[in-house]
Amino acid sequence: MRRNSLGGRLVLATLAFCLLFTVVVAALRTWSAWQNNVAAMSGELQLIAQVYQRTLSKSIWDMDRESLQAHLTSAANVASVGQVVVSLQSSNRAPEVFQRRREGWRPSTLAPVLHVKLDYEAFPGSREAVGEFSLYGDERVLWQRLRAEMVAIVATQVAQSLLLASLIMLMFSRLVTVHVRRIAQHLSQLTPLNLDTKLTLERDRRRQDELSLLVSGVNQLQGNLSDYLERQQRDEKELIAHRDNLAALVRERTLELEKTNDRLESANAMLDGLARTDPLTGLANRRHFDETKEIEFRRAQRNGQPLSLLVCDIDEFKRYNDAYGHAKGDQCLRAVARAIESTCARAGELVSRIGGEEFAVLLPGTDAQTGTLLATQLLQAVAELGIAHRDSGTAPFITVSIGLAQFDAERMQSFDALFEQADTALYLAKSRGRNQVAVAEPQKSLDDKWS
Ligand SMILES: Nc1nc2c(ncn2[C@@H]2O[C@H](COP(=O)(O)OP(=O)(O)OP(=O)(O)O)[C@@H](O)[C@H]2O)c(=O)[nH]1
Repeated sequence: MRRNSLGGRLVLATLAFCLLFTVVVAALRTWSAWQNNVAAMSGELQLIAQVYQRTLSKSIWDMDRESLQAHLTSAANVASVGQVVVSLQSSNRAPEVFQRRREGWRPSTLAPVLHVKLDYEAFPGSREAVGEFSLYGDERVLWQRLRAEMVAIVATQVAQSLLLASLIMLMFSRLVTVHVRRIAQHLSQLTPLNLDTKLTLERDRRRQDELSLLVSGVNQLQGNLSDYLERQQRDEKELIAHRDNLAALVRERTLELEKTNDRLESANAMLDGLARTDPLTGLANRRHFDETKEIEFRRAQRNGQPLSLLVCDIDEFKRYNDAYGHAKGDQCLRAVARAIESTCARAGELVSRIGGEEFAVLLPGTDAQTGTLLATQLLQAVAELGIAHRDSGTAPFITVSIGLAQFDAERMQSFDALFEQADTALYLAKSRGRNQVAVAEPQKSLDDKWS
């Protein structure tokens, strides 16, 4: 028997109850047996008294002491008798007492005592009291009889209890335990894949009790779980389909967004380029020049590298416009721009149109000497364009004047100072007759600083 089995606990509880019941019943039956024994002993004493009453009375009447003694001894030998006493009736002296007692007998309050008057009828109609006959029951006999009965009582009660416990155990095991184990085994083997396997018990299907309720409850639960899982799987499939659709939609939208972004970026780049380009010549415009000049100026300040600036202006351009018209003037501007661009084409060099017929060339990493060389080549390149200018007082073709200044870290704290020097040099080139380069020398005073 397993200690933790329900059947075992039930049997233990039954046994405990039966033990208690046995004790109570045995006590009641013992008390009852005692009462019966006492009554039986009283009956026996009465029977003995009836048997000896007449013979004793006669022995007393006849004064036959031997016979009296013999009868007393005989009565005292009866099993249930502990002591017999005969007291002789006497009117003028104390009554004479004869007694016989069984060995080891002691007076008892539990054993019955019987007192019987002895009288003798010597002749019909003359009944005379001759004494009293007392019979004392033997308590030991009562206990002896009770012991024998108690063994039987306890034995039958214990046997009854054991039988009852065994029966309960057997019934419980056959009716409950075996099915509970089957239910436990069924539940432990359940998985989402075998939820359709119904629970059945090996017993009469018509039986309707708590176990059948439990079985239908388990099967109902399995059915609900199965439905729930089916629903969940269906939902998951739908979810996956939605997710795939969503992913495709997101990819599609992302692609569209990327394309739109690309278009926007190119449009921005184009706009940016347009915003920083002079529409007439395609050169960098004033805005682009202003952005770049600060960057290059700070870089020259930081690195201590040379930075030169050329400011070019077409000579007598007003007269050109007047002579050839504005459209021709535009063409001339474009041609001069190409010439400057092709002369100053090194990486980092920035050619920009900063005014009507005025151009600026930023020459990072170029000192005044190399700048002068470049400016001279530029003069040459414009002259070689050979754009006729019949009204020019400088030459019969288009020429430019160039002012050059080099960045001086000690004296120039802003680009404006460099520009001012280049512009002043340009003014000098113009005043010296145009079509030439003037280089600013910032160390010298304003009067003698131009070469
Ligand atoms: N065709 C054309 N002409 C322009 C443009 N921008 C400015 N101009 C002209 O350029 C001329 C500049 O004249 P001035 O500033 O007097 O200078 P200049 O006549 O070149 O005289 P110097 O500079 O002293 O040699 C003006 O007549 C402007 O109208 C342009 O985009 N296209």
